[in-house]
Amino acid sequence: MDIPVQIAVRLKPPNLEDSSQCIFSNPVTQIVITESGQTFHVNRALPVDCTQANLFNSFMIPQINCFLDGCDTSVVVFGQAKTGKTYTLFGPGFECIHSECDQGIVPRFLSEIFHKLNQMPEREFILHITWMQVVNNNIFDVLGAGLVRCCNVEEAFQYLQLGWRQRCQGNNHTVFTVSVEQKWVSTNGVLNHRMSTASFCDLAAYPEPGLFALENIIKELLAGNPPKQINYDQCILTAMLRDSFGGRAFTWVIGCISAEPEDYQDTLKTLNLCLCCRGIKNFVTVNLFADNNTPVYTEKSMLPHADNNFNLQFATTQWIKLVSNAEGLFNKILQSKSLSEADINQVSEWLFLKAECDECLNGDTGVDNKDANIKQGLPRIAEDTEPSEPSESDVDSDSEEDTHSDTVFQDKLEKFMEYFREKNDQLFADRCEEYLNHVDSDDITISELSGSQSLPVMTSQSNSGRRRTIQPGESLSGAELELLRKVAAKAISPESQKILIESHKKDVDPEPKLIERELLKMIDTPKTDEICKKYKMTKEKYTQKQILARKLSKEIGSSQSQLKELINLCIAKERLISDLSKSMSHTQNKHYSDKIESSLIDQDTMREIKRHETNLKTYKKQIEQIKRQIKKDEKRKNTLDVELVKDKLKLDELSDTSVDVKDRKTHSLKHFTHRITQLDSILKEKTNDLETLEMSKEKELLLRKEIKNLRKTRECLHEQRCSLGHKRKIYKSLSDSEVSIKSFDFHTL
Ligand SMILES: Nc1ncnc2c1ncn2[C@@H]1O[C@H](COP(=O)(O)OP(=O)(O)OP(=O)(O)O)[C@@H](O)[C@H]1O
Repeated sequence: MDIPVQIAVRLKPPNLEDSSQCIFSNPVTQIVITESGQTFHVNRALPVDCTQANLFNSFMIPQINCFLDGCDTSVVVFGQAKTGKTYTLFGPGFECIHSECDQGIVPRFLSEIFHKLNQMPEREFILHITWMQVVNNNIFDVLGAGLVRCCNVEEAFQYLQLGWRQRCQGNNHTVFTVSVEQKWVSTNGVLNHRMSTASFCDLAAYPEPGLFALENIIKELLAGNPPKQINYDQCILTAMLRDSFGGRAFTWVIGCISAEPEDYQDTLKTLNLCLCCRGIKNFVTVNLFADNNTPVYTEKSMLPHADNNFNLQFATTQWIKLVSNAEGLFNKILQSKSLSEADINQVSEWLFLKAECDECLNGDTGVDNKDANIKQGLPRIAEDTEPSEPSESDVDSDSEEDTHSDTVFQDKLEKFMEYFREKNDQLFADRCEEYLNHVDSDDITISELSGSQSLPVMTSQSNSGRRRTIQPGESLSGAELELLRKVAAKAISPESQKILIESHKKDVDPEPKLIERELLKMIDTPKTDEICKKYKMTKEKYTQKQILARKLSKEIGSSQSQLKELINLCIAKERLISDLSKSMSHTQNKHYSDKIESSLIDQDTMREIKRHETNLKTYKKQIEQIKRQIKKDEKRKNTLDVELVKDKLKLDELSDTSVDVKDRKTHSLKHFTHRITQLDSILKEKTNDLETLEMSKEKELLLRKEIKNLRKTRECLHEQRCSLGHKRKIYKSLSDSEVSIKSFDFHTL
C-alpha cells in the first residue's frame, strides 16, 4: 500500500520565557506559520507546550498497530543543533532523576509494545534491539553486542541506560531499531508468522556530509525517480535509511525547530526539507514468513460448524412446535367467537398463511424423502410373495377387492409378470452359464473349506434333484445346485455352516444375525481402512516435515543475513581501529611540549581502541556461533529433504495400493448383485413348486422352511450389498479428495 511520508513539526520552548517568537504552530489547522506570513502545511503542527506524552499519543499509536501487524515503521527526527531532537526520541536521560513523563518516543514505544504483546498471550514473539551511531561515515555499535534480545520491558530499559552512557556525544547520527518476530494461530485456525522492524533515527545537524547525501536522495525521490534507480549505498546513513525514504516503512519525519529569531534561517531550511519529505510515497507491506497463512486446525475446526447446524435444526423444531401451538390456540379462539370481526380476519389470515406454508413444506418433504431414498443406497428388489396359509383377514380383503377395475388391473399385472418371468428365466440361464465358466479359482467350495464336513443340502452328491436338507426331492438341476453351493460357500464361513447344520438338525432357524456378521467379515475387509489410515498418517507426517523444512530454510536465511551484518560490522570496526592507530602514530613526530598533550590523547585513543577490540572479539565470537548454527541447520535440512523424498514415494505407493483395493471392492459389489439375482431365481422356482406341486404336508413344511432360510440369506446379501455400495461412495469421495491433495502437493512441491 502506498503511504506518503508523514510530517510533524515540534517547536522547542524558548530558553527565556519573555523571548520573542518568530515561528508559530497551529495544532488545529496543522499549519506552521512564520513571522513573515509564510505557511507550511504539515500532518501534525505540535505547539510549543506539547508534552512528551501528547506528542507520542498524537501519532505513534497507529504506528504501533501497524508494527504489530508486521509492517516496518520508521521515525526520523531532524533539525538544527539543540532543537530537542534527542529529547524527542529518547528524553532528557535515563537516570533516576528523570521523570517518567519526560520519556521520549523510544522508551514509550518499547513499553507499549511489551504491554500490547503481553495482552496477546496467543502470540509467541522474539524482540531484538540494536543501537548504532554513524560517526564520520563509520558505524559504532553503542551496546557493543549487535542484536540484543530483550524478553521484557525492564531488560530493554537496562540496555537503554547502558547505551545512553556509552553513546558518542557530538554531531552524529543515531539509529535505534526494534525488531519483532511474531507467531500466532488466529481463531480461524490460520498460522500467522510475521517480522517487523521499527527504526528511530536521530539525525545530525548540518553540515554533516551524510545529511547532504540524504537530502539529495529525498530530492531525487521527489523528482519522481524510482527507488530502484537511486544509489542508497553512497554512504552509511543513506543505506540505513533505505526503507524510511522510498522504501517499505511507514515513516514519520519530525522536524525539530527553534522559535528564536536568531535561528530563523536554519528553521526555514528544516521546514523546507520537511515539505520535500511530504511528497515521498513509501510502499508499506506486511512482512510474512513462508509458512504464514497456513491452516493449522484439522477436522476439529469443523466442529463449531456442526454445532451451528445442530442449533439451527433444534431452533427449527422448536419453531415448528410454537407455530402449531399457536395454530391450535387460534382455532380455539375462533370457535369461541369472542373476537371482533377485524381480529377474526387477522387470525383467519394467519391460519391461511400457515396452511400455505404447510403445503410448501410438505411438497419439499416429498422431494427430501426421494433424496433420502437415493442416499440410502440401492432400491430394494421386489420379491414374489410366498403364498402363505390363508387367513381370515385375507378372505375379507379378497371379497372387498372384487371390483371390475381390480380385475382389469390384475389381468394386466399377470401378463407383465409372465413376460418378466420369461425374461428372467432367460437371463438366469445366461448368467448361470457365465458364472460357472468364470468362477474364480479362489472360489472355495464348502467341502474344500471344511473337509468332509459339508452342508448335506449343498453337496454335489445330493444332485438327485432337490436340496435335501431343506426339502428332499426333485426340482433343482445339478448346475443350479452347484451354483447355490458356491454362493453359500462364498457367503458363509465354516463356523456358520456348522451352526446352520446344527440348527437344521434341531429344526430351528439359523440366527440371521450370524450370517450377517459372517458376510460383514467377508466384505468389510479392513484393508482399505488400514491403507487410508496409513496414507493419512504418512501424509500428516509429510506435511509436518514440509513445514519444518520451510522453517529451517527461513532460519538459515535469517542467520545468513545476520552473519552478513556482523561481518560488515567487523570490517567497519577494523577500519575504525586502524584509523585510530594511525592517528596515534602521527603524535610521535611532534615537539616535546605537544608530546605531553599528545600522550594524554593517545591514552584516550588507546582506551577507545581497546573498547573497539573487545567489541570486535564479541562480534567474531557471534560470527562463529552463527556459522555453527547454519551448518547444523543445513545438515538437518538435508536429512529432512531426503526423508521428504522417501515419504513422497511411500505416499505414491500407498495411493496406488488403495486404488487396487477399490477395484477389488467394485468387483465384489458385482458379485453380490450377481448372487442375489441367482438366489432370487431359485426362490422363485421354489415358490412356484410350492404353488403347483402336490406334496405331503411334511414336505410342504420343509419346503417352506427352505424358502424362509433362502430368503434370510438373500436379505443379508442384499443389505451387505447396500452397505458395500455406501462404503464405496465414501471411499470414492475420500480417494477423490486425496487425488486433489496429491495434485496440490505436486504443484506446491
Ligand atoms: N520540548 C522540550 N522541552 C523541554 N526541554 C527540551 C525540549 N527540547 C529540548 N529540550 C532540552 O534542550 C536541550 C537540547 O536538547 P537536545 O539535546 O535534545 O537537542 P538536540 O537537537 O538533540 O541537540 P544535538 O543536535 O546537539 O544533539 C536538552 O537539555 C533538552 O532537555
